[in-house]
Amino acid sequence: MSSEKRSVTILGSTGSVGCNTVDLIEREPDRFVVEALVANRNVAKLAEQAKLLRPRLVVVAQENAYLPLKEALAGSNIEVAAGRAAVVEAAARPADWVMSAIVGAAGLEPTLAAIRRGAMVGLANKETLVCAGTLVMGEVERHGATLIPVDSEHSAIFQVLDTTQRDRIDKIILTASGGPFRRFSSEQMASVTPEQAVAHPNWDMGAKISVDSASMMNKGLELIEAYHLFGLPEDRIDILVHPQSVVHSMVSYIDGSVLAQLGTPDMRTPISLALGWPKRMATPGKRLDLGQVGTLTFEAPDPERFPALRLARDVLRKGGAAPTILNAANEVAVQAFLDRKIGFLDIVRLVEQAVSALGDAPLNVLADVLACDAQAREVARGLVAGLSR
Ligand SMILES: NC(=O)C1=CN([C@@H]2O[C@H](COP(=O)(O)OP(=O)(O)OC[C@H]3O[C@@H](n4cnc5c(N)ncnc54)[C@H](OP(=O)(O)O)[C@@H]3O)[C@@H](O)[C@H]2O)C=CC1
Ligand SMILES: CC(=O)[C@@H](O)[C@H](O)COP(=O)(O)O
Ligand SMILES: [Mn+2]
Repeated sequence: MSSEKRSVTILGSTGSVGCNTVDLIEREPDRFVVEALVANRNVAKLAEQAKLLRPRLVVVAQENAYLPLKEALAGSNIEVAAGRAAVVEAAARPADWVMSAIVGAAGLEPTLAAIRRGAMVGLANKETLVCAGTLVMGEVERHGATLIPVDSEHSAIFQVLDTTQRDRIDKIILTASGGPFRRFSSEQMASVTPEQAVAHPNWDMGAKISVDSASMMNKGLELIEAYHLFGLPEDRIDILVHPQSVVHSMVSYIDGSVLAQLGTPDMRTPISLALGWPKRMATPGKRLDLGQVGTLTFEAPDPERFPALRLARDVLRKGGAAPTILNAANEVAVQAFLDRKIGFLDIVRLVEQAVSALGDAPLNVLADVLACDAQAREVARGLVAGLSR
């Protein structure tokens, strides 16, 4: 880059993380230049962002969104493209920094494309590490890419984990809000609606991650994400329910010190840490006032009511294909729940059945991961069909 501005590409710019990233970039026009904006099909939002940020390229994954997008940007010199290959090509174009904020395993290939050209990547898309963590971390190493966690818990750990004293770390403690059903019995959870499940008590997020938070599968995915990012074994990553979402996670050291990162629940803080890396950026929004918060509480999670926690630990111990299957089956099950085809408790049941049905064979290359992901989706769709009959 000859310019002093940081060039950025946003994968998933129209989503919750994407819009927060756009918000931060818009506030510092002298600091950033936008290379590409990528979405699935939300033409209206993407065109609005493009008019604001003037990227070189905008991409929609859905081919039938191409013409409406082209029309919405008629008269501008912004390049427009569509299709899955165009999404991956956008990530491969030279940009100093890439936000990986596509939801689900659909984010894997574009994120890998950015990593393989040695980019600095802000990683919100946890599914990338759940479905292909070993492969992805190997590529980060091989290509000298920089991976900066954006998931709030992992950003917290990134900020308080002293890499010069790795052998002095006792454990990582991931905090969990407990979601909207923290106090629900299993009987009550059996009849909850998608509207109740997406109503997260503290965070305003996309539908998929909101349902994951409600089932606590989100914390299971985050356990696997933390394992790959920080290299600690599963039994040294604890999960602690903290309903206020103020302490974003902690690292405990062998001398008894516990270091935590705190803040109001606003994704612009972890996004800004990655966007400005290695320098912190000023962010808008409410500052944390502990006097006003008053009480911070913590409690042990309940694996009986939230079996996703046990299941995620099981698949992490199994390794190989197991986490890939868990992730793919969960994506199918969450969508089926949102479409009212299955009940809330069926989500984790169905994921467990898919994991048992498919085993844990090793996955060595991307093609193995993609084949396993496709097979798990097929199995999960069959299970959904069985339940919705
Ligand atoms: N929301 C949050 O606060 C947090 C999110 N995360 C993680 O970040 C990721 C994004 O979450 P969130 O922003 O909530 O999700 P949203 O559902 O709000 O947004 C998803 C984004 O991905 C795009 N997209 C979906 N499928 C494709 C595809 N096949 N190709 C290209 N783009 C696609 C969507 O485009 P379109 O709008 O056109 O459909 C949208 O821009 C997830 O992995 C989530 O787990 C992690 C921590 C916090
Ligand atoms: C903002 C963020 O990082 C989410 O992953 C959030 O942590 C979800 O909250 P839960 O703790 O309820 O899963
Ligand atoms: Mn999180």
